[in-house]
Amino acid sequence: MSNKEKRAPPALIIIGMAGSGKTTLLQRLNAYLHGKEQPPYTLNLDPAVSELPYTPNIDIRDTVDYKEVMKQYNMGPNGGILTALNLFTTKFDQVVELMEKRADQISHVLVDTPGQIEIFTWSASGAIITEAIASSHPAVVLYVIDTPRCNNPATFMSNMLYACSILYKTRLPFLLVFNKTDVQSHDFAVEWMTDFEAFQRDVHERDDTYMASLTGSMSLMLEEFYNCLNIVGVSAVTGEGIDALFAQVDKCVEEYEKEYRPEMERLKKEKEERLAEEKKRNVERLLSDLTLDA
Ligand SMILES: Nc1nc2c(ncn2[C@@H]2O[C@H](COP(=O)(O)OP(=O)(O)OP(=O)(O)O)[C@@H](O)[C@H]2O)c(=O)[nH]1
Repeated sequence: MSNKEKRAPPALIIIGMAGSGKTTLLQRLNAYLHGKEQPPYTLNLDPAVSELPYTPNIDIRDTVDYKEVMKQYNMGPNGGILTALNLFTTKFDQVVELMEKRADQISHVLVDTPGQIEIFTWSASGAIITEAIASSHPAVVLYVIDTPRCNNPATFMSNMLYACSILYKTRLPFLLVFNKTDVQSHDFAVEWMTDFEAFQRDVHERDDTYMASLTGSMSLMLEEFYNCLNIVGVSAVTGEGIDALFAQVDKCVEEYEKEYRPEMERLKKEKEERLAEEKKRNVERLLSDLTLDA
């Protein structure tokens, strides 16, 4: 087996608002890879999902019962989901070990996440999960968008702001997946992201309030963010665009190897050096205390 073949398989972390189609997309990717005889390893991190169209290799529901968490901590459903994920995260190193054990038998790792995307913008568990996966696998965030629900400029903008904060928080290669293109093509979104004036025109055509001018100015700020993105349109239901999605994933993996991995290794080395330096200082202090005592 060559070195390249021995490398850990790419991990696709599927994030998106509730109802954007994450689970349906994961099932589509799973079926596509099985069809090519390249089975993936699947993880379900959504404790509240009632039925899954696939059988995950690791399922958070086998470890934590979010309804029990709600009862014990006296929480509503949102708090219950976040706390269940926090509890599961404390064992995430074991999850990564299991993924690593199967690395040579699988083509990809597919990770389904809850629709509470604030997990990935501010919660500690989101950062721990993405960092743990990215330190052992070339990781890519697939940010899923419900295309038909985004054809309003204000909704589009708020979705992009979420995506932007997840990109800056995780720093991982990022693929915007415009889903449900069987209902509406994502061409309008590509135009809005590449032609600032077209976006301004559409904002003011539909709405002329304070919200419209706020949305307009925010889109200027997002220009740099749009430049860091890879984009693809798919339909998780019909399977349209899945080949293009995997082509984009390959590009993102290259990005990971070129940018993320060296940066991760640099930070790791810096941390090790800092710890070694601290250890050396402590030993010196101890020796000088011993000399004084003597
Ligand atoms: N037309 C169409 N419907 C889709 C597509 N993908 C998902 N859906 C539908 O969108 C709804 C939500 O899909 P899910 O896959 O459950 O979405 P999710 O993001 O996992 O939802 P949460 O678990 O609540 O976060 C379901 O009714 C799906 O059938 C698509 O490509 N086209």
